Amino acid sequence: MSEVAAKPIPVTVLTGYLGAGKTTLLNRILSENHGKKYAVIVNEFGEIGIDNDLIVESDEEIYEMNNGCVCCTVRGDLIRVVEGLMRRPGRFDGIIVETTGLADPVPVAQTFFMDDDVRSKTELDAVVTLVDAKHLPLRLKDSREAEDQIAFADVVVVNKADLVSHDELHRIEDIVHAINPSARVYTTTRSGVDLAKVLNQGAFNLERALENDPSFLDHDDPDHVCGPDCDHDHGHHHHHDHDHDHHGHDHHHHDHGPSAIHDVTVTSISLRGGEMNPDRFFPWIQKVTQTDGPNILRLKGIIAFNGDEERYVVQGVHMIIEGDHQRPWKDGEKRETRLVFIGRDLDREKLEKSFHACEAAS
Ligand SMILES: Nc1nc2c(ncn2[C@@H]2O[C@H](COP(=O)(O)OP(=O)(O)OP(=O)(O)O)[C@@H](O)[C@H]2O)c(=O)[nH]1
Repeated sequence: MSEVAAKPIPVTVLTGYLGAGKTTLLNRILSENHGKKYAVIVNEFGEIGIDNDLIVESDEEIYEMNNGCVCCTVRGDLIRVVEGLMRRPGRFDGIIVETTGLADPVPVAQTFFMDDDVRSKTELDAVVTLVDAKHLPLRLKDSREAEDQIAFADVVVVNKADLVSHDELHRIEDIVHAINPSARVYTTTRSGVDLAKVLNQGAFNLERALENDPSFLDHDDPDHVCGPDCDHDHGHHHHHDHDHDHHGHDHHHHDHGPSAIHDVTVTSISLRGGEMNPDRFFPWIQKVTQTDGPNILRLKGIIAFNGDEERYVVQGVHMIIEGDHQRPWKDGEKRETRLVFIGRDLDREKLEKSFHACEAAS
């Protein structure tokens, strides 16, 4: 095939706080029959990769970005992955970047304007923000990211409509409009928004981004202080006067000055174990979510139950928890249990001990 002047490939940035429904939407994009092919880039928060396991198996290519700070490692990763994709013209109709629930979407969006090569071959199509209707009021109290994600969106999907009353839902829509009057807002359950309203929107508005943050296109942020082990190019800026958080992530040892850290209270605890006894595991996880629920922003796990031929997935946001079989264990696949808690003031030792007490062999 002869080379045709390549049209820039549209990029959709999928953002939204922990547990809002990003992966649910991504799975719909990957499963629905729309005849388009997307490359998916995911960036997750947590020590052991679980998100990748929660994405439906599909022909699509999925790339995982490094954990951690978007301004440093992740931006480099993102540029590398996108450049790699661009070397294969005609292969993809679009790129979808799913950010961690704790990320400020601005540095991710900026990436598509900073690197000349990336800028010439891609086009930021829209920043799509998922909102958990049930937990938004709580989020706006304890997390600047949640507000930033809405403020910066071109499209807002108010999800989990099933968990709130009509009146509450209207109130949430009003709040979203107040934070971002120009976004297109849709209300859904299970991220069931019409994909035609999310993809190929041509909606990213650079002028509005610059209104939000006059330095959006600047390559240097004098306020940003990275630790000695960070080798990023300082091409990073924020549209608000606070800085992004580094999540207190266990594997991320940057020592940003106090001004650079927003929410170090959020940490993740990863548990890994063998096969579980369901009669011990279910009462345990119920109890944990009932007692520690207010502090558990998110939990996700893949559970190997003793004698069960299928993988079992548990997911939670605060006190709401659900679980289901996902798929049979594959031949040769290690039957282990992995569970990640993301939250505040979590007692690692207690969680670890009580988790291992649920193991079938214990
Ligand atoms: N009741 C209800 N649950 C939902 C809805 N949408 C998603 N969920 C559930 O909420 C949980 C989180 O959904 P995800 O799609 O994984 O959320 P996410 O934004 O990708 O989560 P992170 O990647 O951890 O930030 C899962 O258990 C979903 O099944 C909804 O509309 N209503």
